Amino acid sequence: MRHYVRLQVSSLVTLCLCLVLTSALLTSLLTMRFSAPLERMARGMLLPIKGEVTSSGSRHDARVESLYVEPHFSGEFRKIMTSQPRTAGQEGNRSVLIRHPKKNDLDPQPVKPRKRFPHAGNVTDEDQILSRAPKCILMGFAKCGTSALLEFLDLHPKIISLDWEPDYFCDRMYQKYDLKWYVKRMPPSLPDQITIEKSPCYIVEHDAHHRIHAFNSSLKVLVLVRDPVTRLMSEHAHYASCQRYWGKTTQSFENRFYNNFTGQFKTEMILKVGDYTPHFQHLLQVFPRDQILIVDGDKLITNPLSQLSRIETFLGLQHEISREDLYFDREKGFYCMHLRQTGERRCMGKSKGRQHEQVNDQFKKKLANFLKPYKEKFFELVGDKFNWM
Ligand SMILES: Nc1ncnc2c1ncn2[C@@H]1O[C@H](COP(=O)(O)OS(=O)(=O)O)[C@@H](OP(=O)(O)O)[C@H]1O
Repeated sequence: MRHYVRLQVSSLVTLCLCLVLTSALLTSLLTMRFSAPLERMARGMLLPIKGEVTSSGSRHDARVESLYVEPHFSGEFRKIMTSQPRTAGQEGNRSVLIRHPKKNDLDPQPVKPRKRFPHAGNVTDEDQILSRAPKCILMGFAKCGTSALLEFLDLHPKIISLDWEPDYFCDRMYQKYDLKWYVKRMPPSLPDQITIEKSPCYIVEHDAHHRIHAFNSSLKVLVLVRDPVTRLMSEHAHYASCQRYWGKTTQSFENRFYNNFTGQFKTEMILKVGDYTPHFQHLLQVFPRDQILIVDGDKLITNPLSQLSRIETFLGLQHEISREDLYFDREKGFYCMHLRQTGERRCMGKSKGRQHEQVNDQFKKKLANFLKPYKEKFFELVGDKFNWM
């Protein structure tokens, strides 16, 4: 009897081994089919792909124009597209969906009549008012003053800014919509005006860098940075206000970012956006340095004109935004706009310039010390120092 049981067990083990070996063989055959040529052909190159490849996760099936294989790509070519958002630190071992403009993809598009055109007074030929592809993009960082910057830039007669965040080049949107869809979403403009849009997800989703470059390799890129401590406080104020909106209790700033039990900062939460270096480093691999302008978000608060003037020069525009266009609003505690055309005064909405939680100075200093090596690395990378804590 014992001999019979032993026989049964050993044949079961043999069967399992056979199954494992067969599946390993099949996997390696499939992997060879995809990864070997890809790896051999192109590390860090755009690969033209023939034919239609569809994604099961997206609403509309998309055509894959090319695949970018990260320089450190190794292993199998698992998915052509994924609906998971990818951020810094998740690179490698994957491919990226990239759309290249073809034929009339980027042509100006007719505007829906209900859309407001802010510079209508100067227009002689109505047919010239069209939605045009942006020539400049503000890529982030979130909570550094991106909305205020775009609204201030809109004061320039040659700049037309989009007043919402399309997030187009980020996974969430890019897999669903084509380039024509994107251009159609842009605000009405005239041929000699520069359309600008901002979406803070672009800087932290590195795939967006490649997609934006494929969309327009001569595009001008703005990146807004701010003292990472105040940026984090702003992010926390945003979180707290959302939680309150849903009637949920909120964690304090300290508890959210510091683990009292281990005596350690919650590194990933703080550095995800707050360490600017990996994001900027990746951007530099894609865009030439002279197409990128780093804007100082702290100066944007204290002396907005200093930053607006740098941007005007960067975009090759005349210096049109002046002291008369901006004023410091005591009640708001921030600079607001004085609209020349209507004489109206306008500040940013309630969600911009929120009250921050009172955080004791000692904790702020501790956080600043924790961030110090990351800040220094960033200063070294950009060859500039900012007046941060
Ligand atoms: N002029 C002016 N008016 C109001 N707010 C101003 C201005 N300039 C810069 N800021 C700062 O912008 C912070 C919000 O940043 P963002 O617009 O980038 O936030 S978001 O990522 O789009 O949610 C916002 O953060 P909070 O103070 O935490 O609300 C402001 O500090």
